[in-house]
Amino acid sequence: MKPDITTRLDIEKMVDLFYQKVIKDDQLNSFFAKTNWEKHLPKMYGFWNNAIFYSGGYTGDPLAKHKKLHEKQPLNKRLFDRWEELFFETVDELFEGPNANLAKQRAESIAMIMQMKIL
Ligand code: HEM
Repeated sequence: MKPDITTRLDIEKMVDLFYQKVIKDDQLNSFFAKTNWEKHLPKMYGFWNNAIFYSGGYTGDPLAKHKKLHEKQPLNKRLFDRWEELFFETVDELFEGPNANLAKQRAESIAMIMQMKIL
């Protein structure tokens, strides 16, 4: 039995492993070629901490950011599917339980909204 996501440290573990997968992925890695990881990772810890524990601490606008990204380097359904596949794989590799399920649900619904509004 794997543990559930219960602390911010668990979130950090999840985000770190997810981006390790993303940067090795042929379809997704080019989007992150210029990413400043020292800034991006803490931002994502805040985002997921807020999405799962309603902690506050993230005040960005992911929809606007991905809209801009899409104008520079087009996104499509296949890329979103791959993103989701790697995210689910990451969560399942590390955790199981209600918060692990919530993380996957939140990812799925945000990805769906992004695709509806951006593509
Ligand atoms: C095809 C799918 C996706 C791609 C290629 C993608 C790519 C990116 C890139 C390139 C950035 C900017 C990184 C930087 O600062 O250099 C970013 C930021 C971010 N992404 Fe995504 N993303 C995808 C889907 C998603 C989804 C589904 C979510 C949420 C569930 C998400 C959440 C975020 C957040 C919260 C940020 C930070 C935005 C900010 O600056 O406040 N992304 N993404």
